[in-house]
Amino acid sequence: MSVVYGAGRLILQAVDPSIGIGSLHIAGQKFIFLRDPELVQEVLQKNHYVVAVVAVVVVTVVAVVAVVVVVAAVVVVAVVAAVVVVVVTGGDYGKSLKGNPFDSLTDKTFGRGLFFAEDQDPQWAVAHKVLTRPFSHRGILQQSQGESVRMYDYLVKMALETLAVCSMGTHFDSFNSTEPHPFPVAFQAVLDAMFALIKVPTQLWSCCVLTMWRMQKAVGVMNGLIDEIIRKRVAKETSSSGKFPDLLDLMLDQGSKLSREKVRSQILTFLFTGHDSTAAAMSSLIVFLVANPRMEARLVAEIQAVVGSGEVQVHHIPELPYLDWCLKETLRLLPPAGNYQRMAFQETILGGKWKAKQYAPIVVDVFALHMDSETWGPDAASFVPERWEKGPPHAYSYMPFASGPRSCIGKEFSILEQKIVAVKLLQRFAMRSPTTWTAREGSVLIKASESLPCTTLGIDAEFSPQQFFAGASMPVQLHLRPSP
Ligand code: HEM
Repeated sequence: MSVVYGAGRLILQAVDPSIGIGSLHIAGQKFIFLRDPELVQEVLQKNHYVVAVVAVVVVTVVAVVAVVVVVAAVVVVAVVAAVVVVVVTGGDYGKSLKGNPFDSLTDKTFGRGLFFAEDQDPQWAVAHKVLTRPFSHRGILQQSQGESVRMYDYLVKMALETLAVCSMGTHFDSFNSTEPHPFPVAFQAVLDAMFALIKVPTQLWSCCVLTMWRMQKAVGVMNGLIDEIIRKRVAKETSSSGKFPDLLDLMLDQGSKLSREKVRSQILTFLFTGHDSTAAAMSSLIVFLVANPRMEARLVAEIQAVVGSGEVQVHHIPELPYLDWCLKETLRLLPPAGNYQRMAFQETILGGKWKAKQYAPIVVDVFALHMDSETWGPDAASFVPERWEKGPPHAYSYMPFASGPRSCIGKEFSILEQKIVAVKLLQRFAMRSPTTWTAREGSVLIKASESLPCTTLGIDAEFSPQQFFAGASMPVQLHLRPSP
C-alpha cells in the first residue's frame, strides 16, 4: 500500500513487518526496503568509506611497524590483513542516487553539494571535513502576536535566516521587509519546478520547456546572489557575524581544494537541506502540542521552571529533558526525511539471508522503522514523549538523521535551533487551533478522524506539496501567555 501526501512523498509499507525487508518495482527498477533495525544497522554501518578508512589505518600502522622491524613479510601480512578487513566485514554499501530521477535534477539545480554527492566524489570528503565543525552562533526569532497564523511560514523564514546568518554572515531580511527577498522566491521556484518534473517520466523532461526555463532562471538568480555573497567575503567587504569563522570562511580557506563553484553548491545544498527540514520538524511539533494539551502543559511547566521568562541560555538546554523527548517523539512520528537511499556496491547477502544484486538501491524506510509496533510497542502510532525516558528500543530503531558517514551534518545544529525556538515560542504564546479552518490550495488535509497509515495526529492538519521534507502544519491562534 502506498499513500501519497505532501510533496508526492510516499509512505511506503511495502515491507512485511514479520521479516523487516521487502521490495518494490518503481519506474522499472527494483528497490529493496528495510524496516528492521538490524538490517538498517548493517547497511548504514558497513559503509565502504568507513571500511576503507579502517583498512588504511591498519595498513599504515602495520607498515610503520614493518619499516622499524625491517621485515618485508610484515608488509605482506598488513596488505592481506587490510584485504581481510574489507572482505570479512563485507561493508560495501554507500550513498548513490544512480537511477533515481533526483540524480540528474540535482546537477541542474543545487549542484553536487554534500547531500547529493556520490560517496566516491573526492570533494565530498574535503567538504565533509570542513563542514562538520559545529556552528557557533544562533539566529534570533522575531515573532509577532496576532490572530490565526500559519506558523509554518514563520518557521521557514526563521530556519532560512538562521542558516544564512550562521553560515554566511548574511540575511535575507525575511521578517522586516514586506517584499519577499529574491533568494527564497527563487528557491521556491526551483522546488516547484523539481516537483513538477518529478511527476513526468524523465524521457519527457526535454518537452517541459517552460518548467525547465523557469527552473534555470531561478537557479541563475540563486547562483548570482550566492556569487555576490562569496565575492564580498573574498573582498573582505563582509565578515562572519560572530567571533569565529563561519561556514563561508571555512570553505574559502580551503581555496585550493574546494573550487568557487563547489563552495556555491555547498551553500545552496546547505540552505536547501537545512531550512525546510527544520521548519517541517518544528511545524509538526506545534501540531502535536496543539493536539495534546496535557503534554504541552508539562512542557510549558518545565520551561517556566528552568528558563523562566528570561533568555534561554545554552546551559538550560540539557536541563529540559521533556523538551528533548517531545522533539524526538515528533521526529519519530513524522520524520522529515521519510526515507533515504543507499546502494549495494557489490552483490551481497543482507542480514546473512537476503540477496542484493550489485548496484541494488536499498531504501531505509524511516516511517516504517519508526512506527513498527514490534519494536515500539502497541502505542507506536501515538505521540507519547514519556517513552523516551527509557531511550530507543534499539540503537537503529530511530534514524531521522540517518547514521554513519553520510548521516546529517546539521543534526546538532537543527536540534539546538529547534529547542531554542520552541522555548521562545512557548514562553510567550499559547497556541490553539481555530474552530474552523480550510487547507491551503494544493495541500492535503488529513482529518483527525482519519489517520495516516502509521501516525495518529489526533487533530486536523495539512501537508503541503511545496515542501521537500515532510511535516504537518495548521493555522494556530496565538495567545500571549501571562508571565510565570
Ligand atoms: C530536522 C532537521 C533535519 C533532518 C530530519 C535531517 C535529515 C537528514 C538525513 C536523513 C540525512 C541523510 C540523507 C541520506 O542519507 O541520503 C541528512 C543529510 C544531510 N543534512 Fe540534514 N537534516 C536536518 C537538518 C539539517 C540542517 C539544519 C542542515 C544544515 C545545517 C543539514 C544538512 C545536511 C547535509 C549537508 C547532509 C548531507 C551530509 C553528507 O552526505 O555528508 N540538515 N539530513
